Amino acid sequence: MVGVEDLSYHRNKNTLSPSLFSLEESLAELSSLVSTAGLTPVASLTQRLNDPNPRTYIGTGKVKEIREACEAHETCTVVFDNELSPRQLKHLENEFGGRDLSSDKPLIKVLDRTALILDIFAQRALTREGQLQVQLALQVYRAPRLTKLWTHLERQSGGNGVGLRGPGERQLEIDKRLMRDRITELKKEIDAISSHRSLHRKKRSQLNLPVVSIVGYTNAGKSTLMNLLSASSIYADDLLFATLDPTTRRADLGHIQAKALAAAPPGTPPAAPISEILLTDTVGFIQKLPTTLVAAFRATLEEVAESDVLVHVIDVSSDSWEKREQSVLDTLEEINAGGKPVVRVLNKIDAVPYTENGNSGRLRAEAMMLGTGEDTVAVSAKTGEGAEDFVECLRKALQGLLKDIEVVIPYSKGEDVNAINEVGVVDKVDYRENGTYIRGKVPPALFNSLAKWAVDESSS
Ligand SMILES: Nc1nc2c(ncn2[C@@H]2O[C@H](COP(=O)(O)OP(=O)(O)OP(=O)(O)O)[C@@H](O)[C@H]2O)c(=O)[nH]1
Repeated sequence: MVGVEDLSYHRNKNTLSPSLFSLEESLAELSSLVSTAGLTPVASLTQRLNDPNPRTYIGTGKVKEIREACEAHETCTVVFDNELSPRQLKHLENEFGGRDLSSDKPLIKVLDRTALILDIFAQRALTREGQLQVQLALQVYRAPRLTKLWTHLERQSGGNGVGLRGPGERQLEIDKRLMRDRITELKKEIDAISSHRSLHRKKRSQLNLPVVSIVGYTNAGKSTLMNLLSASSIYADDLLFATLDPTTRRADLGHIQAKALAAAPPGTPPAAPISEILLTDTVGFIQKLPTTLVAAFRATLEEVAESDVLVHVIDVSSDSWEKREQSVLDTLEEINAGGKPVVRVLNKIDAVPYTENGNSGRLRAEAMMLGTGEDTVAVSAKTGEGAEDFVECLRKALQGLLKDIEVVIPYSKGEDVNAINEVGVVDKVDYRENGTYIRGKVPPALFNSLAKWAVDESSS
């Protein structure tokens, strides 16, 4: 594995923005990505550069060092934590191991971070939508590479003047067209699934239940929290991107409140009941994912953008938790979900190391919460510790969404009265000649459908 800190970031507007993460943090994460992809990391090398070499990205001394490390470890793959141009990839492969004469395949394969993540995505996508999104991301990643590679070959094959166009140029045109067609086709298929999904969401909205999406950095514990809350079993593993496809469950968090009440000292008043919710688990975010690739997951991320409340799961047992949190917030902004109410969940408090003065993870997590708002809770999704605090915090966030209503509902529309009783809060009821008068609060979706029964008696 090779990590390079490109100190020319601030001068070069075409590269990605400088990482929030240190070189070492980013390399540690690359190591997890490498393992997740099914490879075994054997060595890691770093370099801080002022001017990346346009040919090999790294300096010639480092190229030699890596070649020697490959020989020593008998390794066949070198993974860069940075994005490399197609030209750099090719030169590096030639420098490290050369090519097999019969197949022209490199003897040592060079991958960059994006290609590695896409490979993991390809292994993990289970649903048709997930697979299509990965294929689109792959095509988007390959498109500029194809053009650059062919342009290079074209130059080699003798210029591009009239009458001098070689087979390479024609092939490039054909390949570019095929790729464009494939991208259009994939986008169409994704759009079709996406409109199916939005129909599904419309149907779901008739349930009048608040929609809560669990977001967070990859491996933060989103699926584990989802399992705890919905008492269901979703694939959760110590792998990055274990979840690629959004899963939505109807969840009644009353079971957690009931458990807390049973364990509380006798006489403890029961907590205000939380309504049922629709809970969605989503793909994990990760730093340095190019915007074009994030865009390929638009259909999945629409779920996030259209939810009422976000639950942001943060793995506080990681030293880089604050940077990861920031990286997720940046991605949320990018997908237009930045303004949503958020419940911050400081997760894995059971795994937070003891501090020098012997404080437990819980105490340290509490220290982390100092100065944070009411929207933050410390939990262990694995052991269930703090689950009831989380439910209370979420209940408050959902309460904040409720809208005041004052309606008179005709007696023939009893279902609307039932809906208010199920998901809203009733402050006053009166049975009148023309229907049921109710003053109270309801979730936004129900508010809209009750608008036709609205009355205003507040001033009278
Ligand atoms: N110690 C500890 N481990 C946890 C906790 N929550 C989750 N884990 C572990 O962390 C790993 C990742 O958990 P997941 O729930 O798959 O994480 P995720 O955020 O859904 O992961 P992605 O699908 O990669 O985005 C698993 O090995 C879990 O068992 C926790 O509270 N404490």
